[in-house]
Amino acid sequence: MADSAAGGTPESDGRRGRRLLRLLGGSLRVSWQASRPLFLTMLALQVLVAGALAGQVLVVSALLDVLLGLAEGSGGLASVTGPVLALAALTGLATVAGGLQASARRVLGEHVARLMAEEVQEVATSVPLEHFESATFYDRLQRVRVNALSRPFQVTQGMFDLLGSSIATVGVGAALVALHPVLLPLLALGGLPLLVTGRREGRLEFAFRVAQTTNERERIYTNYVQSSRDEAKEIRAFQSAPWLQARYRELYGTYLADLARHVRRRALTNGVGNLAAAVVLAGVLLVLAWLITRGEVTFSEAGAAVVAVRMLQGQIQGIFGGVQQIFESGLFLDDVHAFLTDGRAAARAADGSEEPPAAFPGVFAHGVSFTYPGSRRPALRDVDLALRPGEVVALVGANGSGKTTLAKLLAGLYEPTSGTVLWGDRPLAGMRGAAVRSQVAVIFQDFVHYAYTATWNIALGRTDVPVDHKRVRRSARVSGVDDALAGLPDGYESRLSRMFPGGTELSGGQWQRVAIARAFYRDAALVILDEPTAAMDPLAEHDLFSSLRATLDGRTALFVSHRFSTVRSADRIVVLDDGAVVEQGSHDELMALDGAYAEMFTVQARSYLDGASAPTNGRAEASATDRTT
Ligand SMILES: Nc1ncnc2c1ncn2[C@@H]1O[C@H](COP(=O)(O)OP(=O)(O)OP(=O)(O)O)[C@@H](O)[C@H]1O
Repeated sequence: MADSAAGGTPESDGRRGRRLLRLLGGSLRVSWQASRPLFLTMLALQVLVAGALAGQVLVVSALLDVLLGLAEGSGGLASVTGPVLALAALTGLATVAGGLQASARRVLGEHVARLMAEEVQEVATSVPLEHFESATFYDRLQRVRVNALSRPFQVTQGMFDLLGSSIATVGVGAALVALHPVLLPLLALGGLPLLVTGRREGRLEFAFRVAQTTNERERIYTNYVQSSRDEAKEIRAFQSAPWLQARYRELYGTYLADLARHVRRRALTNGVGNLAAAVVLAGVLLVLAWLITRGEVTFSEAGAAVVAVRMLQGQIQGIFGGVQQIFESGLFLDDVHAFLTDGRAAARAADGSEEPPAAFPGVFAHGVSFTYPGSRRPALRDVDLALRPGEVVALVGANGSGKTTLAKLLAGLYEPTSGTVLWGDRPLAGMRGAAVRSQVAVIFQDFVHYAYTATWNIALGRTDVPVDHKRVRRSARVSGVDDALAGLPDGYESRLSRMFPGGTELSGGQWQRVAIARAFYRDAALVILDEPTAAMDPLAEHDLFSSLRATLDGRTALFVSHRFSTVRSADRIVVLDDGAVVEQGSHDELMALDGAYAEMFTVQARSYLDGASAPTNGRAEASATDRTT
């Protein structure tokens, strides 16, 4: 993704202006889409408040006139009633409308936040997986996650403030011009310094946030690690809390030092702007006094002018405040906009348009190499592999030899750096990703433990059709977890996380069976299981694999395992070493070859045999030995 939005590439004023206009339009559109009635209510109330403020000046002027008349002995108390009631009504109107507007703002703000959160989620869940290999992407995602929720509405709010203040300014300004024409232009001058300093403040804020994103993410992570359930036991066991706390303090310390510098610079800029505005205000009041001494305005007019000047000062600051808010939020919105458009473009570019055949045609790797982004060493080198319909293939090899990476490529989750993955006889890259993926069920070693109910932990395997409870149970039965789930306090409706009230927790092996059930529930033609049984006890693993073929019911399967008792039952075993296929064939063929596979198999089998006489865990080991030899 382009980094320009994060870095602030030099740009001409014209382009910046056009971009700002586009962003303003975009933010208004989002607020409008989020809730039309609330948008219109806010707009109407804003106009009402502004009108009431402008009306107040005129009424004050009339009231002062009447009061002066009273002081000079003309008119009775009744003449004051009208303007006083009008002033009270206008003040009440402005206050009530202002209060209602604040409530409407709050609710509309949440509607906008929801809409934007959904857009960010849509992009974050559809960008090619490579993005998650890049720290720049995480930085951007973090900024966008925070800013997408609030900034679009802040821009709308800024525009509303601007509109309201402009209406009030025109109204009050007209009253002021009527009092004396020179007062308004003088007062407007006071806003100029605020405009300049406001822009600078916006830029300072954006640059500060961009510079702090990585620190912020590590702080969030360090905080999360210390307060989340999975890490809690290890932190206690390893007594790593002091180090984590020191790391957090160090990160926060750096942030606070930077923040202090930033706040000083911002306050200085802001102070200069406001000082200049105050000087202009003082100048206007002096001019007013001078006009009174010259007899150009009457005392009651001067009184109304003082009120108008005070109100106008507030409104003009409102205008420039609105402009500043728009400008500052505009920079963040630009970042959000670029994230969304770049993300969508990347998702589109990575997706093909061809429909895959309805029946799974087999998947074939030809000369496939793959290097993770930012990595110098290839994870796969010139791999050829065929996975024909109905075959059960096992991938074996040492840690880091490339098994998971190959599984990801065959599932269409990554594209090869060079070489081709064919779906049948056509390149996988040209096909519609969603259509291909609907033919694949894949469970990785680090599968997700969803903090939802047992039913949903399985039914998330296929969400494009309504949940089928019978199939959920059937899948759980096949993976051997049905009894455990049915026996939970709320059966299949028990939430599998203690994070939420009434939640419960499963063992590692039970979780793994739930994940396998999710893969079976998907009912896909190609099933990829990456170390599916590592946490299962040997008997459970034996049961699963002895019935795997019946369960697969003619489906194609690729599984990764370090347990050779499991591997030997595959039609074909593919041995990877340092990213390359070094051997492949059936168990008997590979044993006869007496190469890498035979060595790994024999070492594992011997270690089981050597340990068989040990008194601990005898049953499991003896059982494993039975099956590996
Ligand atoms: N996201 C990643 N970014 C960079 N390098 C990676 C990434 N994931 C894996 N690697 C590297 O790619 C190589 C192959 O990793 P892979 O996970 O495919 O191995 P594996 O055979 O599945 O290992 P294991 O048996 O430990 O699960 C390793 O050298 C690993 O360090």
